[in-house]
Amino acid sequence: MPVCATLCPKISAARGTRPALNILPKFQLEPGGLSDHCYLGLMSVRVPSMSVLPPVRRDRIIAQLPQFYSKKAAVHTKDEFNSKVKTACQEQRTGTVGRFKIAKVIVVGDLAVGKTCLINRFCKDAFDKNYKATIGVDFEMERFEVLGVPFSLQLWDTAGQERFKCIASTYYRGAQTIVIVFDVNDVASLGHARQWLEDALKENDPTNVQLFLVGTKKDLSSPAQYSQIEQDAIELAEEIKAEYWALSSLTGENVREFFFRIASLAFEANVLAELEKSGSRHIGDVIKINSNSNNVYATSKKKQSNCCQ
Ligand SMILES: Nc1nc2c(ncn2[C@@H]2O[C@H](COP(=O)(O)OP(=O)(O)OP(=O)(O)O)[C@@H](O)[C@H]2O)c(=O)[nH]1
Ligand SMILES: [Mg+2]
Repeated sequence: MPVCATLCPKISAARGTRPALNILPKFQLEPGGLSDHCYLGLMSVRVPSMSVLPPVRRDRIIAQLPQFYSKKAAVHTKDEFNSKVKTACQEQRTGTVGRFKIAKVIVVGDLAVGKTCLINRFCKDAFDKNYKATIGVDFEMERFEVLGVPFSLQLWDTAGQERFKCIASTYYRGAQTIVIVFDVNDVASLGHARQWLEDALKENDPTNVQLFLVGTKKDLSSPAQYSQIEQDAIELAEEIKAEYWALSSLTGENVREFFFRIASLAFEANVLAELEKSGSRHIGDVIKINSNSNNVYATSKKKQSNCCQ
C-alpha cells in the first residue's frame, strides 16, 4: 500500500494551568509524493499527486553550510557541505531524503530555561515574556530546502518540570538530534545538562545522534558573567561531544543560525547514510542463484540450516 500520508498525534503544548491533550490527525503530504491515493483506514482519498504543501519559505532555503558558533566545540569545522553530499544533491541521488525523511529533534533541559521560547522564536517569530510551563510535549514541523532538496525537522519541545518528565521522556525515542538547553545565567541548569543527556540517550543510539548544548537568555548576562559560564559550557560540550551555542530568544540573536546549523548537519548526515546504504548494495549481493543446482528448494533449505548453526 502506498504511503503518502501519515497520521501523527499532536499533543498540544498544554500550556498554562489547564492541561489539554489534543490528538489531531496531521497530514504530511510530501511534494512529488509516490501516489495520488491515500488510504486512511477503509477510506481511499484521492489527493493531487503534486505538492499539497506550499513551497518551502524563501527564508528557509540553505545553500551554504552555516558555520559553527565556537570552533572549540563544533560537530565539525568544515567550511562547506561534504562534497559527496553536494554531488548527490546535484544529481538528485539523495534517496529517501527529500521525499519522506523527517529528522526528529528533541529539546530537553531544566524548567524555565527557555526551550519553548527558543522554538517559538524560530518557528513563529514570537516571544512570550510570561512563563507558561509545557505540560508533556509539543512539536512543530519546520520545512527547509537544503542544497535544493526539501528536508524537514520535527522539533519536539519537552517539559522540564520534574512532574511532567515521565510523559515527555516517552517521546525521546528516534531522535536524530538532541538539543540540551541551559540558562547562561543559571549555573545549576548547566550542571543538570549531563543528566538530561543521559536520559535522552537511554532512548536513542548514542552513535547515531548529533548533540547540541545551548545556552539561552544571553541578553540577560553581562559580558563578564557570560564569559565565565561559557568556559564551563564549552568544556562540557567538548567532553560530551556536543556543539555549543549561546543565543537569546528575546532578541533573536543566533536563533536562526542555530536552527539552520541543526537542519544542515542533520541533512548532511542523512544524505551520507543514504549514500552508504546504496553504495553497499551491489548487484552480486542481492540473490545468488546457483545455476548448477536443479533443486532450488534443496539449496535454500541447506542455506537455512547453515545459517542456524
Ligand atoms: N530575557 C529572556 N527571557 C527568556 C528567554 N528565553 C526565555 N525567557 C523567559 O524564560 C521563561 C521560561 O521560558 P520557557 O521557554 O517557557 O521555558 P521552558 O524551558 O520551555 O520551560 P518548561 O516548559 O517548564 O520546561 C519565560 O518567562 C520566558 O519569557 C531569553 O532568551 N531571554
Ligand atoms: Mg516549555
